[in-house]
Amino acid sequence: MEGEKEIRSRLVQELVLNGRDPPSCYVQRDHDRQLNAPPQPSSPIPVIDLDHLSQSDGADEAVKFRSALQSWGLFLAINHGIPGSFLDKVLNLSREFFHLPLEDKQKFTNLIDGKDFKLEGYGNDIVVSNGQILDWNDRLYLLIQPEDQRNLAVWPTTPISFRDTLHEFGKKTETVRAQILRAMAKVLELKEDCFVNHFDEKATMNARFNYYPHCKRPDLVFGLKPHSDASAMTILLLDKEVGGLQVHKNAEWVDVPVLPNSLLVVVGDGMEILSNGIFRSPIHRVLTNSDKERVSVVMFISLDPEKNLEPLDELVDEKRPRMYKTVRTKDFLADHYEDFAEGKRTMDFYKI
Ligand SMILES: O=C(O)CCC(=O)C(=O)O
Ligand SMILES: [Fe+2]
Repeated sequence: MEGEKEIRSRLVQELVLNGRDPPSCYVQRDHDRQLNAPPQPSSPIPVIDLDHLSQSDGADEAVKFRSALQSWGLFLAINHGIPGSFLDKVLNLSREFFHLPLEDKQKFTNLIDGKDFKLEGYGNDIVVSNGQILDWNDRLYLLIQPEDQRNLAVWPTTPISFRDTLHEFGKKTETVRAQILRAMAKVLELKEDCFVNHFDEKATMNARFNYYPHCKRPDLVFGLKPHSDASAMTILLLDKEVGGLQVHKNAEWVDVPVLPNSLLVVVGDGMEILSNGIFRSPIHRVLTNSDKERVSVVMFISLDPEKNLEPLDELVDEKRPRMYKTVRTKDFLADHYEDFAEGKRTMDFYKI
């Protein structure tokens, strides 16, 4: 029999191959689960046409966009300029990577000497405490920007086009990022470049390739436990067939539908702070599927780690006093990795 420690160090994919029920370190405590209440789609997840939004007749779209950012903190973006065939390629490469034999993937491990976690690489959750409940998810985490800080030692070389495609996806995501940041400034009646200017050449972009193997007991585990993203903004490419992502709104868990060729844009904690709480960083989670695996490719966009995260002066006044303390981006992100593992929200420590 394997001990708890060995099981914790296994990849989820290996556990599935064993065909067993999820080990106890993956089983959520009852009160954390809330899986029984079926999600009530009180209103559909907003869909925003980014092309229309940037046109001179895009006023209606801008109203929808602002409301999506304020009330949901996320939206599905269509007409974002990245061809569907390219998005398919990214999803397929990701799936191909996770389907490689374990020893091939382990070359890119996120463990140092087989035990200490680092952020980048292939593996599973950072374990910070003994009682930590793990997520039913293996992932590959890579820094894409700034380019000169890439650690190519953990960038897969199989499939052969992995690196080039990821580089290209980073470039394309950068264009979408700028488009959205400009539109955000516009709907807040700020100077068009005021958010874009915060994302200089030292701003970071990290990719997280998520792999959720099927799970015999989806009622017991989370693919990803409830959390908000510590980034300023997250741009997600979701599985084209299998859903599982839910967002918490008005005390309900609402399914994010599968919408092929769209990108999901999520407001991160960083943008909630910059916008002095006008835009909302939503709590979301991922459920697993009893017979289907699921992949997602997630791009986390953050400020220069040395820059301070604080509400924009233009968004603080008597009617809307400052809602968050100042924190260095780097410190906020470091806290997040620990807090996430323990199911806490870093954001709550910075509210005034
Ligand atoms: O896989 C998904 O749908 C969501 C992933 C996510 O929320 C994350 O990686 O932060
Ligand atoms: Fe997330």
